[in-house]
Formats: sequence, structure tokens, C-alpha cells
Amino acid sequence: MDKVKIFAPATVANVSCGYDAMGFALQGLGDEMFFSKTNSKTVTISKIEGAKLPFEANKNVAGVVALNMLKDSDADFGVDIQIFKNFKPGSGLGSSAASAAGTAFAVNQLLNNKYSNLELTKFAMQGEVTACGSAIADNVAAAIYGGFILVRNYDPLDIIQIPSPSELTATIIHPQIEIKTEDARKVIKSEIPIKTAIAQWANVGGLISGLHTNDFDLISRSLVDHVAEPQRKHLIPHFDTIKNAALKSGALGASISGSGPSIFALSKSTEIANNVAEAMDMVYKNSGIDYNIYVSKISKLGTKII
Ligand SMILES: Nc1ncnc2c1ncn2[C@@H]1O[C@H](COP(=O)(O)OP(=O)(O)O)[C@@H](O)[C@H]1O
Ligand SMILES: N[C@@H](CCOP(=O)(O)O)C(=O)O
Repeated sequence: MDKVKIFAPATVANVSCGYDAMGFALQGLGDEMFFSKTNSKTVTISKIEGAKLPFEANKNVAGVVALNMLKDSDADFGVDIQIFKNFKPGSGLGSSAASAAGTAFAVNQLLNNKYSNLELTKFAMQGEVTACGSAIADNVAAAIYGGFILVRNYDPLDIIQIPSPSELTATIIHPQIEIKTEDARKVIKSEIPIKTAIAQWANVGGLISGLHTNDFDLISRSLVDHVAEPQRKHLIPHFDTIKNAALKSGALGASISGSGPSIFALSKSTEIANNVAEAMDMVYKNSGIDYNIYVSKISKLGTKII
């Protein structure tokens, strides 16, 4: 294969209680990227549409991932990358993760599928180091594997795919302000009290169990974040009002998507998710804030060829 066009999904990382450990992929929202082999044995980025991002390969997460993969595989070709962004960086919807995961997947196609999904996740994590200074996996793994994922361990990396009820539908509101993941990570204290840790890991267990057994009440009781949300919510305008409006409209739970500013809610039907979208819309409507709202099923597929 000499060229490939791919779609890399947006993601919701953390999923309330799973800071740095859980994520899921969205259907319909994501970036498109086009990759072609070159003779130069290096990486060029010839087009970026939809966002202002660096064209230098070593500053753009797509370039960083491609450079690492070409070096690791001792490839006898180079790669040119075109990036078409459909949502803004600093979104909390895995903008950098989509570029990193999309590149890992696509360059692997050009390398005749040399690497496993776990290895692709490790390459994509190097892109996240460029984007936010930390080798996080919850967003990139969701964009590569699709569906719900659990990062059970970072070293060695262990990614678990979690089944989820097909009815589960996400509502996302994305206020058009930029919060860099790097900045949002700085507000998280490096230590938490044992009581908080107990409450948090009990909810992770409850959420995973609820997803496995289609137990919507258990999913709802477990979609509670005692760690990141309380420390980050002040960065997001009207966070509590949006969250309460979502819960009042029937959402199972709502919290910050990734590092914000996007807020997600999960509902047990598209009808409820649409009601949640209306309720969220009412909160921001007259606030003077620009925003986008998306209603999306959880994508069973991760990055794919289009
Ligand atoms: N291809 C890329 N796509 C998105 N962001 C990129 C890319 N390359 C570099 N970046 C940088 O990564 C940062 C955005 O990533 P991040 O803060 O994690 O936001 P998001 O939550 O939307 O992924 C910005 O500083 C942006 O300039
Ligand atoms: N676990 C990370 C997830 C960042 O996701 P993004 O979509 O904001 O890049 C964090 O919460 O910092």
C-alpha cells in the first residue's frame, strides 16, 4: 500500500471515575487524514485544515508518531501527511489523540501491519507527550481500539476492551474555549486522601461491572468522579448548571470529557440523549459562549480506513 486515507474518532477520556484509565470512542466526530509514501525517508506535513497547528514534523503529534515509527521499523520510505481537523485542539475530545492514533494506524498500514494495536498505542502515547507532556493512553487507546477501553496498567502497558450496552448514547457540549491538557493536568494534586481513593476505585469497579452486565442503574451510580472533576470544574463555564441539567433530563451521569472544556453525559437511549442535548443547549444559549453539541453512540470501531 502506497497511500491511505483514514478517519480517527474523537474520544471521551476518563469517563468520570477513570482518570487516565478509561476512555471511549465517538461515532461520526473525528479527524480525517491522508498519508502517502515518499522517497525522502523523512516526514512532511503538507496540509493542515481546520486548526492552526505546527507543520514541523517534530512539533506536530502526527509527525512525531510517524517519525518514531519509521525509525523503529527502519523503513526505506518517508511519509507525507495531510490533516483535516473537524474539532478544535484543546477540546477535551482527544484532538491530539486523534492525530496520534490516526497516524499510528495509517503508518502501520503503509508498513503492511507490522505492529499490534498495543504497539500502536505505545507509539501514539509518544504523540501525547508532545501534546501535553505526559504519556497518557486513555484517549489514544480508545481512538485505536474503539469502544470502551480500560488502561489496566501503564508499565507494562495493558489495555482491556470493555463491552458496553449498544443503547448507550453520549451527549457532548463543547464550549469553544481552549483548555490545554498540559494545563488541566497541572491542577490535579499528585496525592489524594485514602477515603477519596476508596470511593474512586469502587466506582471504577461498579462502572466496569455495569457495562458488562447492561446494568444502567449501576452505571449511573458509578459515573461519579471524586478526583479530577472537583479540581477542574472551575475551568469550565457553568459546569455545575450543565451537569445538573443533564441529570434532570434523564442522563445516567455527566462529567468533564477528557481534560475539558467539553462536558459529556451518557444516556440509555438516543431519545434521552437528545433531551439532554436540548437541556445543555438551554444553559449556554444566552450566555454569549460559542459552543457545539453532539449526540453520538459509542463507536465500536476505532480508527478506520475510509
Ligand atoms: N496534530 C495535532 N492535533 C491536535 N493538537 C496538536 C497536534 N499537534 C500538536 N498539537 C498540540 O497539542 C495541543 C492540543 O492537545 P490537548 O491539549 O491534549 O487538547 P485535546 O484535548 O483537544 O487533545 C495543542 O497545544 C496543539 O498545538
Ligand atoms: N486522562 C487525560 C485525558 C486527556 O484527554 P484529552 O481529550 O483532553 O486530551 C486527562 O484527563 O488529563
